[in-house]
Amino acid sequence: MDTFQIHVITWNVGSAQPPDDITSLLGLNVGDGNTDMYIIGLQEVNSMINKRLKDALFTDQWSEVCMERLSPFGYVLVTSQRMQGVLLLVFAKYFHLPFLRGVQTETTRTGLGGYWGNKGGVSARMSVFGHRLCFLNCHLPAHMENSDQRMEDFESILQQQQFEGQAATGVLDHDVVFWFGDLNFRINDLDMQVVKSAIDNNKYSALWEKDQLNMAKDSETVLEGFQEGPLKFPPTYKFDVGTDTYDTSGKKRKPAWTDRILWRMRATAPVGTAEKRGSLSGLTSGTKVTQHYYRSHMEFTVSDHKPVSSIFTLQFPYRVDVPLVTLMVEDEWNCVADATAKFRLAPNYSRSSWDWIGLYKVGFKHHKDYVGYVWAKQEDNDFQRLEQQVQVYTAVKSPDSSCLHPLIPQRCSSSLL
Ligand SMILES: O=P(O)(O)O[C@@H]1[C@H](O)[C@H](O)[C@@H](OP(=O)(O)O)[C@H](OP(=O)(O)O)[C@H]1O
Repeated sequence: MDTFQIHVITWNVGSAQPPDDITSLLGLNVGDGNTDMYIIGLQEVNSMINKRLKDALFTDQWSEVCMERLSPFGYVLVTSQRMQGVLLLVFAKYFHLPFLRGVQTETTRTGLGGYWGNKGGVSARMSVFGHRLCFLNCHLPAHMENSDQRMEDFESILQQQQFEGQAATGVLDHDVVFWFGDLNFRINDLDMQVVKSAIDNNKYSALWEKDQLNMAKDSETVLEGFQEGPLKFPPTYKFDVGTDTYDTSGKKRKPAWTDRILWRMRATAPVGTAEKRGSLSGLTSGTKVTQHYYRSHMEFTVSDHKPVSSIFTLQFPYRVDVPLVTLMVEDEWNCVADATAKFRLAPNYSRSSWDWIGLYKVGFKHHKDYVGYVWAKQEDNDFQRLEQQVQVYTAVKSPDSSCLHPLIPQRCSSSLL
């Protein structure tokens, strides 16, 4: 079995600007460097109209700060999706890029009866070494009395999010789904003093059975198969901004575990229906999921919510690890004429006129961060050839070849091959 480590973070950032240092949130200070992928789901990213215009032109501050911190460690933004304040960022180690395929994103608005994106869900799906993963970041409706509405909205997000292709059309068709966000579930019945005293005495188990999401698991079929680690951290909502003190405002919100990370594995195939390797119709890929941490981060005080993170290991029973395109770059490039690369295509690779090859600096942040590119055009007489040579240097003006990254072949703007 081969392992793949995923670090999931959810945080309702309450329209705040990012703090100066998010190192501890990303675990970069204590990490073993084994994280393969970061999945960062934010809610209430500032979406005031003037901010949105600026963000559309550049990138938002949260994406920027995550890229700044992660790119020196070799992580590249694979995809991102934003719906008003709901933002999903997917980072992976750059050397995994050739094996992340079929990247697609979806958004679903559920605010104002489905017309407004202040609430809803954004997701990203892809196959990772041949295994289908989906990441769904939701911001569900607020307030104690809206538990049923939260479940309805979750179901409607699942129904509406449909991806293209045969591999996995709905969120729950994926081998592993990670569902996280400000799910906004509250603690029923118990009054404020009881909840606060349980928190002060580290007696969280007394609160678990009154947690609305835990309660819903018994009755809601849509939650079947979803798993969650024990809530051994204090409720992450609602704090006075700038403090670790639960809400002292006039609203007097009862503390709650609004911010959650769950996962679901697709039902395993019945005995005797062993899946063919790489088959699209197989019932499961046999991937195993182990959760290592499920924790909050009390040190962050910019929002009225605390961030929550979890680290998972996925054990893949096999890896589809043959690249569709192999690039061969010989020697150093000392002049423009040297700047060529050969590429070889897998026999099953079907070419597109949108294929291009980019040149990146070491430490690049995302696929648009190239310093030059060429179209990987297919000439008529190339039809039978599996190996071709391209001049890749044409768009680069003042190269510093010591910091140029191996090339990454691209298709359109969304798949890295
Ligand atoms: O996305 P929107 O529409 O801004 O939704 C608001 C958001 O969920 C806030 O977290 C919530 O404040 P609390 O966390 O304090 O409950 C507020 O409730 P409010 O209307 O009671 O202020 C909601 O209206």
